[in-house]
Amino acid sequence: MPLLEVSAVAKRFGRVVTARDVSFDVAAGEALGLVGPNGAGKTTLLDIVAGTQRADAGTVVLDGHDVTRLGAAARADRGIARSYQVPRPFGGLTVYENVLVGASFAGRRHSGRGPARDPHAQAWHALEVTDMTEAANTPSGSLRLLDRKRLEVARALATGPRLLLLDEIAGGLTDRELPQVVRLVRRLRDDGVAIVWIEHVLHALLDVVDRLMCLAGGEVIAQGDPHEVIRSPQVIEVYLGSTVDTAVDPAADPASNPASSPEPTEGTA
Ligand SMILES: Nc1ncnc2c1ncn2[C@@H]1O[C@H](COP(=O)(O)OP(=O)(O)OP(=O)(O)O)[C@@H](O)[C@H]1O
Repeated sequence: MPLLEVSAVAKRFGRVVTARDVSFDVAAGEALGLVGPNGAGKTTLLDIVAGTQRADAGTVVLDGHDVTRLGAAARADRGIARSYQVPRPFGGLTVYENVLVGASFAGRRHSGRGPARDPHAQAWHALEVTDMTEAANTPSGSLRLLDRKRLEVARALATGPRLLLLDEIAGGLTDRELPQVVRLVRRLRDDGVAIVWIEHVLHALLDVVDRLMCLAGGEVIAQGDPHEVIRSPQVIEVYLGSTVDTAVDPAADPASNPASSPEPTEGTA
């Protein structure tokens, strides 16, 4: 049984259709990549899974339980966590304090799922996994972008998720920083956390994900083996254009390859 099953989800904002009959699933410990042109409906789909947006139709099932009518907090209770495209830590708090906030909420909620967790231990574990222990006492408002992205993941991780939804955590990073994010996501997946990762930096995504899904105009136009999906004529036509050959080659010049560049700069999408 898949951990997450999304079936026939539909969503529109006025005339804009952001999801039309969208169905997919994610197995426990599996990483699914989510790509598509700007405005395809990727972030809205994560919102619908996380419960911060309500679908107009369709169902979201987690671990066999229908969570469609549950709000975001109740879904977080059941193990769904997400990171946001634009990290917004509590700037006046240190890195550790930020992570502790997430861990404390989770500590309260996890009573129904195994032994109670110590929020401090949980927060420290999240910092270790994200390689942020040395920055524990740094005010989060003074972090560079890479560390803000890691903190965003650490805050989500501190809630002890079974399913982690990542929204463009590689966007805006340098070529030297990208491998660190790739290693982090791979480690989370290898630790057994299921992942849905929206990302425009294709070569980073393809280094990690087990399957890939492409959305366009709110519809799933391809899903399956990542390398088959990016070679699908429809995906090339609506998303990759003529960049497909270099999009999968990390050595390719990002300046000549929009699909492998951190396309939307922070705060613009
Ligand atoms: N709360 C909202 N109210 C009205 N329209 C919205 C809302 N949220 C999203 N939209 C619209 O829905 C469409 C899909 O947006 P969404 O952010 O899901 O796309 P995306 O695929 O994540 O895009 P990007 O790659 O640029 O982040 C866009 O046209 C967007 O303007």
